[in-house]
Amino acid sequence: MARITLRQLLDHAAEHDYALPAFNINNMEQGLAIMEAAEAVNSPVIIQASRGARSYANDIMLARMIDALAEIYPNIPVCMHQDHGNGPATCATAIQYGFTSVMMDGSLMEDAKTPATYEYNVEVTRKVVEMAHACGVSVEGELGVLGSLESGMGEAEDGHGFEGVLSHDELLTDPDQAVEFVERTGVDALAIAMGTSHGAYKFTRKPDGDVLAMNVIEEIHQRLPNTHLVMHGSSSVPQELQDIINQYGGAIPQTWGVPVEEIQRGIKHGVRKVNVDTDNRLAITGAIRKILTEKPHEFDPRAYLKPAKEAMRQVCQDRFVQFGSAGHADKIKALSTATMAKRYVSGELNAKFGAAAKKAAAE
Ligand SMILES: O=C(CO)COP(=O)(O)O
Ligand SMILES: O=C[C@H](O)COP(=O)(O)O
Ligand SMILES: [Zn+2]
Ligand SMILES: [Zn+2]
Repeated sequence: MARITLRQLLDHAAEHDYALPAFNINNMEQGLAIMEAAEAVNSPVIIQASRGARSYANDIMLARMIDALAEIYPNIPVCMHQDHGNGPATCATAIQYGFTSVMMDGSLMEDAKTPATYEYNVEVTRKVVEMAHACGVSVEGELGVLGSLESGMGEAEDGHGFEGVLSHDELLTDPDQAVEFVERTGVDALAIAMGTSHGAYKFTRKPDGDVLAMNVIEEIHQRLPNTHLVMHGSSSVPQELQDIINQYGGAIPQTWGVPVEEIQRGIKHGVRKVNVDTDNRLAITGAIRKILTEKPHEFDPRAYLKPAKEAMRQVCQDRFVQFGSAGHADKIKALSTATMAKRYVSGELNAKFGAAAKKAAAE
């Protein structure tokens, strides 16, 4: 199928009360794993590439890989999304390579480390929205800085994110500011901060409301019932995936992720995109460690990459089912970015506020 925009996918998800997992990709095996899982349960797909992924795989390789995946799976709508764009240039080049959606993460400065001011965030995001919407491409913005409510620290595990102490205000998206941000920027989707962070080490115990502030999502959803909310850092870090790695020579200290039931609670309150990367990394690493330990004579990369792909497929398939996107792929007919561009111009995709939002949400 032709590539689909994030906006069209999330509008469909909102209409049918589900969310889509957004899986990160760096190589062919991850792409095949996502698509095999989607095909198995008839789910539409969001594939996202970070700046690191783009430089690891090469933009041309990535773009052609997505073309190949779409050709191999003609019945699965695929959105190609830039994860954590750090400025207009990153978003513009993504669009040039055929991405149908970009994230402008203006919660951080262009170095992807220093927390930005609110005004900077509004300005840079608005600029990207103007450019992307002219191309029919969707935009995700972010308000609030990801980090731990347990430690009060920003997260820098993946090489991006703030490394120092953040205030409670920075770590939690302010619901009133969220309304103003959506109004001033025109984003299609809004990533919010409520205690999740990237990577495996999110929580030192099973999270409760003190460290995973799902109530923030509910408050924002109440004020912005028509805005698609995005949860970053939403891997669940399953115990069994930690155990496999440790059983076969790894050393992952005990850790907790975002429980699937908390994500499902979010989905009842406007969460439409859920970012998952770490769980797939854990699944892949566990499978590779297992094979290399059990078969130390093995040196054909396919011998460990095939089980690695299979382990990732299982994680993806589980999330498609758990987030409710399974069963929806064949109900969606992708609109071209040219059609989406016209829809933006017509104003029909403008965010709704106040009474208009409540009315639209009730329909
Ligand atoms: O948010 C993410 C990518 O943007 C991924 O989060 P995890 O590290 O929890 O998988
Ligand atoms: O944003 C976080 C994703 O897990 C991507 O991570 P990365 O920047 O290491 O590719
Ligand atoms: Zn993220
Ligand atoms: Zn709600």
